[in-house]
Amino acid sequence: MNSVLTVPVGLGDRSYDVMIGDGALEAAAPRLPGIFPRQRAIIVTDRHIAPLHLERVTAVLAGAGIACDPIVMEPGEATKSFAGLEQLVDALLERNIERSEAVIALGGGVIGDLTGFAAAVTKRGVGFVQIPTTLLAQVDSSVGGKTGINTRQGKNFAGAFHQPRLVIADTAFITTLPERERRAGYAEIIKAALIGDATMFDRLDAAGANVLHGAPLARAIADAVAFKAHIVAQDELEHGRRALLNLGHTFAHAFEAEAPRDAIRHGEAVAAGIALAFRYSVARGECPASDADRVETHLRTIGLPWSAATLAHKDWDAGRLVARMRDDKKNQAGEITLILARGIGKAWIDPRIDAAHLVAFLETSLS
Ligand SMILES: NC(=O)c1ccc[n+]([C@@H]2O[C@H](COP(=O)([O-])OP(=O)(O)OC[C@H]3O[C@@H](n4cnc5c(N)ncnc54)[C@H](O)[C@@H]3O)[C@@H](O)[C@H]2O)c1
Ligand SMILES: O=C(O)C(=O)C[C@@H](O)[C@H](O)[C@H](O)COP(=O)(O)O
Ligand SMILES: [Zn+2]
Repeated sequence: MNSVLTVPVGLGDRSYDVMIGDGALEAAAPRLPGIFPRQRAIIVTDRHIAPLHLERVTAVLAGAGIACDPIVMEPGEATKSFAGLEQLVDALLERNIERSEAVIALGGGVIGDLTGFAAAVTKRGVGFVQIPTTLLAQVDSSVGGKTGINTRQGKNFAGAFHQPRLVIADTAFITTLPERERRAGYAEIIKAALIGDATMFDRLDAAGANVLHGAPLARAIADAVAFKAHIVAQDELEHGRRALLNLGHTFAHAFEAEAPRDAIRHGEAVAAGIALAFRYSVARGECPASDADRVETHLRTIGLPWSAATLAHKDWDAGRLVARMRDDKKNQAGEITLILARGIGKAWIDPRIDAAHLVAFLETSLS
């Protein structure tokens, strides 16, 4: 077993650890009997992940005296839906899950968000454990307790805050991840640096494309998780500061809602959204253009979109995108909230965005 790092998420009696590294699964084994009192674990995963990783997880749990009962969902955003929720809650109830039990989410953000939400509502709340298998899920979605599904109206429009009991971010899982998914996950790492850690950005930028693998990636995963854990511990329910973690997401969720399903990855939309947040900050005279240039150059080096025009889907309409942003969950008093930047590592929250000005900005930025 290689070295495994533990990052605590301090939330009083709902505190938990994020165990990170190659071999985190085996390192977590002694903790598992305390989480699965009926010596069984219902594991929710998807059809891509099951043949790759379910056998290893089942073997480690068996070694801890826990029998596995898998539920295999279809991969893709369509599963993160009311239909997916109904299918999963039904499957949990058919297995007579008790409140004393926990269910395992073995997968990316789709499986984690859906399983966490199903755990939050089934019998008014059963426990859950996150075993994230994508880079995005390891650095972001498995930590912090935001769970939910997409609705017709937009991304994550039905959900609950429900914290996991344990997060096992075993980096061995991501060795089977397609490169496109790896790059998409990296967008949430660079997001952390751009929000509040300029030194981290310098380190990632210096590594260039090498940051996607090996030791630079291991360090980046740990840094991103620690950054997120710190913010979540300060503002679990997003009354204030946690909204910073939404840098790029007001644009991203509008892109995701407007594009055909699964045409763009969440992380790709976030990358383009971050670049736009920096450009909009420059347009308002609040951020040095050289910082926005650095962000775009870094995203290009990684092979991520660095503008709306470099996303895989290109048919955007500024008015429709801003109409989507008018429904964003962060908004207050009918005004759009955006996360902007005064520079690299200096994100801030503006709750009073002029929608007409934003439409005009986007009209010049979409091509
Ligand atoms: N809750 C949060 O805080 C939070 C944070 C960020 C993103 N999200 C949500 O997460 C979702 C995106 O998650 P994602 O990027 O992980 O996508 P995903 O869950 O759709 O997984 C991407 C693809 O990779 C496959 N896959 C997963 N692990 C694999 C592995 N180890 N090897 C090979 N293939 C594997 C999946 O089957 C899927 O096809 C979005 O719905 C987004 O809104 C939530
Ligand atoms: O944990 C958070 O807080 C985040 O905002 C993390 C985001 O990367 C993630 O995409 C999250 O699901 C967005 O949440 P939402 O509240 O904007 O739907
Ligand atoms: Zn995100």
